[in-house]
Amino acid sequence: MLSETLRMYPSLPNLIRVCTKPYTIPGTNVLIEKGTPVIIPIYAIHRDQLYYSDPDRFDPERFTEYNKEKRPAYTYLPFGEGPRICIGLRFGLMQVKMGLAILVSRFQFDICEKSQVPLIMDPKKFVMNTIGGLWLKITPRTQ
Ligand code: HEM
Repeated sequence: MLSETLRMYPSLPNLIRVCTKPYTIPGTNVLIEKGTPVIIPIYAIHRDQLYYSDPDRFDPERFTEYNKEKRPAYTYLPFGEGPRICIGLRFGLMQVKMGLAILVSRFQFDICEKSQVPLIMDPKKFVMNTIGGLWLKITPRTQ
């Protein structure tokens, strides 16, 4: 569930790198020169039909071991990749799971008339966010 959530809503929609040596994109004559900033569009890759069929559908089954193995490398980047991958990856996942477990054990979450379905993401934000907020009806559980 969490993996699919981070696919559809990666915290960082883009990664930025700077090219350290001249590189020609294989199969093309496109040369990226040393010093060129390169934007890696995580959000767009995660919503690419080529890697995720029906990409706007929430489907945790995409992350079974079998389905994960079928996808090429670098098509799932919620924590980045390579030497600068997020150092808090495991800690972050644990925090989210702990936080969610505590919240759903104490509160019930429902959509309400102000909830946006589907969510409209703000393309101008550096960190992923919705336009108009994230509204839910939250009711404390009695037991
Ligand atoms: C679900 C939670 C989190 C997400 C989605 C997330 C995502 C990311 C992403 C996308 C990057 C950029 C990686 C790259 O450039 O390839 C990053 C870097 C980083 N993250 Fe996280 N992060 C999370 C939690 C945390 C936590 C809990 C910590 C610290 C306790 C942390 C510390 C860092 C640091 C220090 C970097 C920079 C690493 C570097 O440049 O070498 N992150 N994170």
